[in-house]
Amino acid sequence: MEGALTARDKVGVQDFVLLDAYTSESAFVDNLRKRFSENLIYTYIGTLLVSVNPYQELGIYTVSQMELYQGVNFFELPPHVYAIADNAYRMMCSELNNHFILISGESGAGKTEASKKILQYFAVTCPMTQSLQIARDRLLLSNPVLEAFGNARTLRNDNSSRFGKYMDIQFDFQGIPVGGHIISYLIEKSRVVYQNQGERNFHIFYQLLAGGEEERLAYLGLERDPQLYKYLSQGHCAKELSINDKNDWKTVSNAFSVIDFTKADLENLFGIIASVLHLGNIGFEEDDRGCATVPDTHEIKWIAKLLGVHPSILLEALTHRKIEAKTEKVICPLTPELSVYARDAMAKAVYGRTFTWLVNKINSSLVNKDFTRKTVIGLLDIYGFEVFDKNGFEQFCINYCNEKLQQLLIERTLKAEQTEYEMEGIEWEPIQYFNNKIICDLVEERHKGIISILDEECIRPGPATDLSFLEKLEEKVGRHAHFQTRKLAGPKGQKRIGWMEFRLLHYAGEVTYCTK
Ligand SMILES: Nc1ncnc2c1ncn2[C@@H]1O[C@H](COP(=O)(O)OP(=O)(O)OP(=O)(O)O)[C@@H](O)[C@H]1O
Repeated sequence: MEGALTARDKVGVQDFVLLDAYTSESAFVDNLRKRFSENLIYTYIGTLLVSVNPYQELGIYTVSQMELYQGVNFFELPPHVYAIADNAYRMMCSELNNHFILISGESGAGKTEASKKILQYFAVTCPMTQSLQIARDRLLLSNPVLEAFGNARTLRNDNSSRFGKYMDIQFDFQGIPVGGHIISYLIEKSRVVYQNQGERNFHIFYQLLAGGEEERLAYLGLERDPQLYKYLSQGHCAKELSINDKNDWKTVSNAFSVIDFTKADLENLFGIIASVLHLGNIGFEEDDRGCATVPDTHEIKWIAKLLGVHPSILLEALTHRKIEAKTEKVICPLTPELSVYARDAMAKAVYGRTFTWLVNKINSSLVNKDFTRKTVIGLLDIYGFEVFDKNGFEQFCINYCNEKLQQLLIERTLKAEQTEYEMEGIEWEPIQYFNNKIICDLVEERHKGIISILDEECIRPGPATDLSFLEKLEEKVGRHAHFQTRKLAGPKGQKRIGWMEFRLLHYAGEVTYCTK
């Protein structure tokens, strides 16, 4: 095996299992750095692959590279994401059972790219019949569509996934890919109505404006300039040089035609997308009773047309709320402030449901109608750990999800491996590692964790506020080693935490969350 490797591939160790100082973090990072400086971005830890984002084309994803890895024993060739894909595929075929590839890492680490490389590997190397090429193309082309609606520019990544994705690729008994299924998790709806400085809304809005045909835009009542839309311009980077919205629109339009979307589907879909942009531009004023009014109903008319609702019903929904008590219904006017809230809530709900519809629609085009037994390779590509200047509920959920994935890794590798050694009576030096279960418990424990406390605050009678939630946290989890607030931090730590914030010491670093 050694003889087959070129000198370049032998830089450092290509499997961390061979590292002498295996408990030293600096030795680990040194090895990664040494290899990275030679453009070797992959290193194994046994059958786990560590990947460092090169942010440049390295020419390592060619068809000849794919062929090189095809059917070759895992450790015979230098570490590569193709070896992971090939190994899962061969094991699935020989054992006739399901396999899963879990991709995890911080935002921008390269998870989505890795999952696309794996899909491409299967598309090129798996046996294929002509009739099944359609299933393969649909599987591949569902990606640009999902990315257009579910990805956005953040400060960490120009193409950051703002939803989690689990994809099953189904294979028949001959190992031919015959279908697929996608599950999406928690699309970041808040982005539809608000973006931090330097960030954008979901790509599709900008793509539609930049690339959409003149007649389509006219039908939707839209102008080309994204700066004209409040929901697109808050991050002050609607036009971003590194992103070519016009080209991406072409890719997405082409993908739509392959994955079975009819003209009517697309007309409805973009009608809804346009209605969200119009919603964002509705302004409210206060009448002399303090109630919200809409002085300019231009946008209302467009939304009503695009969503197929009556303008007066839409207007009432945005400026009033309905209270239903047993048999009675009372309609109360809203203040302008609450109307803004209602408008944004509607935009988020409309977008969130459209995304769910889109995933379902893609799934129906990927479904394999033949009911013979299939095995699957599952791919989990989920939003990575994130920390921004301002972190809200979304970051809290995303980082909690990453804590859970870290738990899975600990359970499946460190713990399972050492239990096996113990069972088989193998002598080894136990490895100390930080078990982040304590942080998962802090978030999720029933009746005691942060989610339960938030839940209770939301449903209890009486005035619950962001502050009362924070105070409850201080009271109930204030003594936890991984929890801090300004009050609890004492004079030294006070400056770094705001009065409405709490901080969690995650396995991957500290994050300060705003309770607002
Ligand atoms: N293997 C690679 N080779 C070259 N460039 C890469 C590679 N992996 C990632 N990149 C670059 O890094 C960018 C970010 O990667 P990617 O979108 O996969 O990150 P991510 O981990 O999925 O992030 P998020 O959690 O924000 O979705 C890509 O758009 C691409 O430019």
